[in-house]
Amino acid sequence: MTNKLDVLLQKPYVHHQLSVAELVEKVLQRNEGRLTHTGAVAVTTGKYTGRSPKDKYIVEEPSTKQTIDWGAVNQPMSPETFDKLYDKVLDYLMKKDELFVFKGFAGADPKYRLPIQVVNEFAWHNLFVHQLFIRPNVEELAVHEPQFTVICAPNFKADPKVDGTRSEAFIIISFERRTVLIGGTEYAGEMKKSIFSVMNYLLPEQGILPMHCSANVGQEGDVALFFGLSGTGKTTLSTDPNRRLIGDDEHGWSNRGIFNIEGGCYAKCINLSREKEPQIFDAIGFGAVLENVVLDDATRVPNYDDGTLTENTRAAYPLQAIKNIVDPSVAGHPSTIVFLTADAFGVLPPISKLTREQAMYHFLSGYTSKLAGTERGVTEPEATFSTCFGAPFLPRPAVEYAEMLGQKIAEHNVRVFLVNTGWTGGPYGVGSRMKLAYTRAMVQAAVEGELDNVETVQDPIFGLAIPTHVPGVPDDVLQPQNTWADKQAYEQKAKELAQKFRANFRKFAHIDPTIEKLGGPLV
Ligand SMILES: Nc1ncnc2c1ncn2[C@@H]1O[C@H](COP(=O)(O)OP(=O)(O)OP(=O)(O)O)[C@@H](O)[C@H]1O
Ligand SMILES: O=C([O-])CC(=O)C(=O)O
Ligand SMILES: [Mn+2]
Repeated sequence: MTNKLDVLLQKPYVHHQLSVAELVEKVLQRNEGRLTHTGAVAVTTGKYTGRSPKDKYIVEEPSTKQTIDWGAVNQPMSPETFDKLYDKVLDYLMKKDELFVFKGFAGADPKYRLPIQVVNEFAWHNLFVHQLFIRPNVEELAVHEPQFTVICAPNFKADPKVDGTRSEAFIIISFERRTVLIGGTEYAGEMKKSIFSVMNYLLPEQGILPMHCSANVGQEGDVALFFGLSGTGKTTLSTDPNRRLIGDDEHGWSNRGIFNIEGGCYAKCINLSREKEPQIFDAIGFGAVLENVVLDDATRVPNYDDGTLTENTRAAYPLQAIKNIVDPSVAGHPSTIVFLTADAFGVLPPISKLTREQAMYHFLSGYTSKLAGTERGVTEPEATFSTCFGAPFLPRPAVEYAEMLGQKIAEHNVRVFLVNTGWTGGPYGVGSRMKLAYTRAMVQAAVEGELDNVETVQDPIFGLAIPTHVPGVPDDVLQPQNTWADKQAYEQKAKELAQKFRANFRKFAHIDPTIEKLGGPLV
């Protein structure tokens, strides 16, 4: 198998390690995309404008049989099925007249980084991985030996009848063959998130906790982590003019501190404005990749308000496109952890302080709403429990990650907050999304320790400690029941959500019961 890949990679039509400028030229020559007025590359991805979790598989091999949490997220595929499809994809790529290979790393801490290579059919995909993964310097490249290979052939469509897939699209990880095989979908997020899944499997073996979170650091060296499922604000809130950005989506936490897994950011850009998110807006310059953003034909100015192709429009840019970053993206142990949830019920407080048990409870629960677009088929907010705020990317049982987090929170005495970036004043359709300016003010107060010793009131349903006052936020906004016109409707919705929490938590019946008793809803 390796042989066939070696043969492929030695073909004269394979471009190795092209620069950003060369890749931009290739994208334009090959008519894969268009230049925007700032020199970003704008592409469309056809039918697949978000991840396709139902088409994701892990190969069931002797070493993974007992360690993977098999089920709807981690669907098994037999090694025979994988090998056949792998052969077909390689034969397909042998017939192309151009391919693009990027070598780099996942993991900014040199001690724990994974050397990877990505083989792309599309130049723009290769530009994407160049911007998103960690780029090697000349010396690192000279001795680079890939330990994992991603092969991405979007124009290869699987035939479910013969290939053992569910559809034409597939994202398959084989840990023994050290390969990720992607086909049928053009959405670039699959490449970054499949390597994240790989890291979520490999890092715990080295005692490192992988996390679906963003991270930044303040002037005093104080590190904050922001966990949250797609669209809850990891990228938006970690990009802060007063704090240096470490990373926007994926990190590891070792006994040396935290490190970014990636070398770039992948920001949602629906309704992006310079006024509300200036650093992200300005990061979309030469060589950035815009997915499914509509451009003005003549001026080539992106219209970020246009969601006609998808709500999940995306911008990919290297960390270095943000002015205040930590480079390389490693930092010490966090002092603050924020769990971001986009509550479409509009009943969770906009900010609350969590006890140890509440932190464990909410981490395992991972309550949020799936926002439109990031996953196929989701068109309006949908309540979901995504354990560890990252269920789609976790190959191992959730409890393994949660226990590691619990130990680290205790060891480093981390303060933990739950922040609702979703609805207020009523549920989705009635209320409105929390004002970004308020969320920013609350997050600022939290990470700066200003909420450590403030007066709080207990949320009547969820038992969470809600600060009565946060600088820059009207007091009324802080108490959810005060934002609803109909108090009875509020109570009914809140109880409905509490009931969902309890039903969801049944699957954790085997863990320490005090977590639910002391950390769960009161009623
Ligand atoms: N109160 C709020 N807090 C945070 N984000 C908000 C708020 N109100 C609206 N938004 C919008 O929600 C979106 C948050 O998206 P963001 O890219 O930060 O999510 P993410 O957690 O990084 O998701 P992903 O994991 O998919 O990258 C942005 O478009 C942001 O402008
Ligand atoms: O993976 C994606 O498509 C975007 C993302 O960051 C997430 O969903 O968490
Ligand atoms: Mn993000």
